[in-house]
Amino acid sequence: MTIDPKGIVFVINAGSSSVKFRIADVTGKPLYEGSISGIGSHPAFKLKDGEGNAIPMHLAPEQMDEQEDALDLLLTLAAERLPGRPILAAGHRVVHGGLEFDKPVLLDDEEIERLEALVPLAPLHQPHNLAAIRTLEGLRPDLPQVACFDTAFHFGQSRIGRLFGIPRALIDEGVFRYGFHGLSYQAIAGRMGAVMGEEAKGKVIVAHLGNGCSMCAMDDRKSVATTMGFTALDGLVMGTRSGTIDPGVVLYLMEQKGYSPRKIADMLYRESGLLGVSGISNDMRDLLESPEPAAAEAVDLFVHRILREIGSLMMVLGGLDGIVFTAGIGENAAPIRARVIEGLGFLGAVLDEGANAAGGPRITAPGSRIGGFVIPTDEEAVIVRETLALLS
Ligand SMILES: Nc1ncnc2c1ncn2[C@@H]1O[C@H](COP(=O)(O)OP(=O)(O)O)[C@@H](O)[C@H]1O
Ligand SMILES: CC(=O)OP(=O)(O)O
Ligand SMILES: [Mg+2]
Repeated sequence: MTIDPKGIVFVINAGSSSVKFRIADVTGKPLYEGSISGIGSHPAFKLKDGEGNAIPMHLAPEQMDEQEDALDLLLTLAAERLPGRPILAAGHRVVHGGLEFDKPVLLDDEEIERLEALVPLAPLHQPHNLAAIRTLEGLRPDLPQVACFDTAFHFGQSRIGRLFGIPRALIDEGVFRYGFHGLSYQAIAGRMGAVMGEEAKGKVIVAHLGNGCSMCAMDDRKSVATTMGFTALDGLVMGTRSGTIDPGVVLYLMEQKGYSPRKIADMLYRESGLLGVSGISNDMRDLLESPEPAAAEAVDLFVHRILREIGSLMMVLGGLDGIVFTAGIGENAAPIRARVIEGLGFLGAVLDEGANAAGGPRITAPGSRIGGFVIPTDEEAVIVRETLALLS
């Protein structure tokens, strides 16, 4: 298909606590972008134009309750501010692509149904991702919609790296490690060269620390291993998710305490992590400011789990040349980055305190044996690119 040069593309990225959205032109340039963040804690709305100027637009609190609310906003913006410019397609982040989807796909009803079957594997994300797709399908049945998957980036990993030690019949059904945050890792892989130079081609761990947190071990920018698994519950301690726990805990809760599957899911996905351990908040900002010992303990555990997982990923890589921090905490929380780099001190990592406080991009001192970097992620740019590629 030839692409109308006046056309625009919608992007919707529904995360667990936020929705980020963008309207881009056919070159990928953002015309408008924004976010509703802190859904479930302190909802905040931001909107800016392509030059980065903030646009005042009033949103009532009830319009910031759900990840789908962004859709109304995009349609209003396009109608009011971009009249006469055809909407060519909508690109969505879809967290779980299951066994089938190893690359972006133009959606039809049958595919949407297949993705709905994966809702139980990503309960904090997939329902929001699909609700936006269904709502838009209802409003604009002819609009092409593209799904870009968080799981796709990890498809090239070795089979051994993806297996759990469980009966083969389950493995054959698809019970193995998928890994997530792939659109973010793809965005970072695309930017590493410009920020890191030759080091980008080495053995690098990218730490995506947002409300959901994971790390990806990359060798020459390809995913070799990652901390999330079959679901986005595995790995690091997150805002409200537990990360890795002994599966025996789940059995104990079921058998000894009579927890239902629903109650266990709520506990692991929504009541654990920073929120569960601190009893105060899922938001790292609140915990870093809090004088409560339980807040400090939650932060200590967060850092401890990152360092333990770096140890494990480093062994899979066979070394470590660099570490990249990204997403809400990774890009903004200098004290967390400092503690991680200091934890790697015995390997010769040396923090540059000033550079870290200033947000990088390089946060380690000259001569540091491991390079530390901050690279802002841009999942939306990846979605625009993939969506336009599928259209043409
Ligand atoms: N200035 C900051 N200092 C510390 N943490 C921050 C800061 N800004 C954002 N965060 C953290 O980032 C999280 C959101 O990350 P983000 O990547 O936007 O989330 P999501 O996983 O929903 O996409 C917040 O919950 C908060 O913990
Ligand atoms: C997969 C995942 O956890 O995403 P997010 O960090 O956006 O919640
Ligand atoms: Mg996110």
